[in-house]
Amino acid sequence: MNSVAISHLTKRFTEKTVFSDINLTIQDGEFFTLLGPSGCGKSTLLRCLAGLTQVDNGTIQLGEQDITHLAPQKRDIGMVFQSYALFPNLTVRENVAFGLRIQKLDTKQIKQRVDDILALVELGEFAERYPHSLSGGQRQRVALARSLVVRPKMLLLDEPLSALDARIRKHLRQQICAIQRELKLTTVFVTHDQEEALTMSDRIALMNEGKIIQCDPPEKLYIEPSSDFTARFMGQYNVLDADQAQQLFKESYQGSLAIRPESIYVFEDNRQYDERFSEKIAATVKSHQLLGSIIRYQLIANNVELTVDLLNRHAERLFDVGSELSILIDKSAMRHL
Ligand SMILES: Nc1ncnc2c1ncn2[C@@H]1O[C@H](COP(=O)(O)OP(=O)(O)OP(=O)(O)O)[C@@H](O)[C@H]1O
Repeated sequence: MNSVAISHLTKRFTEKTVFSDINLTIQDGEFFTLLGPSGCGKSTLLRCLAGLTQVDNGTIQLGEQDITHLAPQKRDIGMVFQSYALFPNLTVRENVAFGLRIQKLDTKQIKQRVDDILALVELGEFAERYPHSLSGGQRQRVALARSLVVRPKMLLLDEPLSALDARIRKHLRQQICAIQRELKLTTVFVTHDQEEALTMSDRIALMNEGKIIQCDPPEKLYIEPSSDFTARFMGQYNVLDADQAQQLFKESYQGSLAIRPESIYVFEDNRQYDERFSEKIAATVKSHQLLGSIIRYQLIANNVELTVDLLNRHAERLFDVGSELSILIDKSAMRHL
């Protein structure tokens, strides 16, 4: 079983402590994501798992083995970085076969394993090409094939999609997930992109300034943020302090309130709505932004600025700046922080 146990992990660079006392357990076969803003320490944590950075304190266990001080090549780990790091003078086949040659497998076995893995990443027909003649997405799939062909116990992915354009990125995202699930491979993925984390992961550890702020499955992290930081990072949550909440709802509140932009509704009629909704509140459109399938509005309601997402169902139904609207807020979807 290739589960990972990280205990009391600490890393310092001369003066700076990147993180201290990190504790995490990653399940066998889990797609686990380290998510957080630039500089929060996620790549350093991944590099510690890979053995590319030495830890100052704590332990890392992979399955039954303590790998804390093991050399990278002895860890049975595959790694894919943002830059493809392929050998330019070797073909796709030779690049992928590289790790197997080091393991001194016989030629027939190497050919079979390389063919199988190239088929898995849908690159069979590119086997004899050189990296310079491939697109970014194809090169990244070669890098993935190269790390998978040695059958690692754990796969580490450090922002492997960030250098690719949006369309390829989405496709490769699905492909990586499908392969990871098929191989049931314990995977740790680093990204600063919330959407990427939400769509790909079994569980996400949200990090900030070297700390794990919340570690949960995507739905829970999104719907039940446990702090201001999670609410702000995981979507366009409206985070109101107690004064703002009181001003908006005209009732007293304690602590902060997080309201998702899609749980605010705009109404133009006089129907009665059930009691999970707030009273109707008058609001004015401050600005709007077209984001494809949704339109994101900034509204002012009782002097409080709110972000509201509406489905872009009817092209003609765009509320102009200055429009007067009524909004209802789904109180059952609000989070008290
Ligand atoms: N080799 C190093 N020497 C000194 N400081 C380092 C080194 N590597 C990383 N750091 C510092 O450690 C902190 C965390 O860096 P890290 O690369 O882990 O962050 P990150 O969350 O992966 O950010 P990004 O998404 O920008 O890569 C940063 O402040 C960085 O400057």
